[in-house]
Amino acid sequence: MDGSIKQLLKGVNLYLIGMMGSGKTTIGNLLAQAVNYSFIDTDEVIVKAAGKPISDIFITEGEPAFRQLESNVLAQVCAYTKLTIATGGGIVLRRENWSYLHHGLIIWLDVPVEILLERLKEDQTRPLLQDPDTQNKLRSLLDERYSLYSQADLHIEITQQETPEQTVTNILQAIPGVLKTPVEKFQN
Ligand SMILES: Nc1ncnc2c1ncn2[C@@H]1O[C@H](COP(=O)(O)OP(=O)(O)OP(=O)(O)O)[C@@H](O)[C@H]1O
Ligand SMILES: O=C(O)C1=C[C@@H](O)[C@@H](O)[C@H](O)C1
Ligand SMILES: [Mg+2]
Repeated sequence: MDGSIKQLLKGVNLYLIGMMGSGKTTIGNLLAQAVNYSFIDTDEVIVKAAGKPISDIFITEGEPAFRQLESNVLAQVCAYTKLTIATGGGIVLRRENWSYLHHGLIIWLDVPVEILLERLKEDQTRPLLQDPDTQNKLRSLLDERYSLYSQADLHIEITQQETPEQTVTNILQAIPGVLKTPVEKFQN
């Protein structure tokens, strides 16, 4: 890894936000390796703690209960440093979550609905996609959330089919340009 990025980061956590299928888990894993951070996925932490898949949590306990678990996990992880954190697609919905996210650098993976659809067409694990009109559902979720995702520190637009490795390279190149902001947040 480029030592200068490591010095710039100073252990600041990297939070990946974005729609279902935008690649938070996939990219987060690779990005963590690239900057020598540990990787955490809030969805995976919840699944392990609950002992059941997210779709079951939605059915048995409901979405509000899932959102509360998600906030609890985020509150716990933001106490640590040197983490790359893949969040759930809906993490941006609760105002309290932003106070946790802003402890670190927030990176939005902005992927067009057409690519999301292609990636998620066979997926049965995401409860909010169990809708006959997946395209419409994804579009309305993105419309609802667009202004929230836009509050990220770093906007990574994925305009074509690119490999996860290419996206990680783009993120690493863009980080120095925005890093001043979160470090200043710590110093204030
Ligand atoms: N260039 C790419 N970058 C990231 N993921 C990709 C890419 N191409 C294909 N994929 C695939 O897209 C799928 C969705 O990615 P992933 O599970 O990482 O998304 P996510 O943002 O974590 O979704 P969720 O919010 O539902 O957890 C995976 O099967 C992944 O392999
Ligand atoms: O976009 C969403 O609201 C979700 C995305 C997934 O990461 C999971 O957190 C869950 O399926 C909800
Ligand atoms: Mg994920």
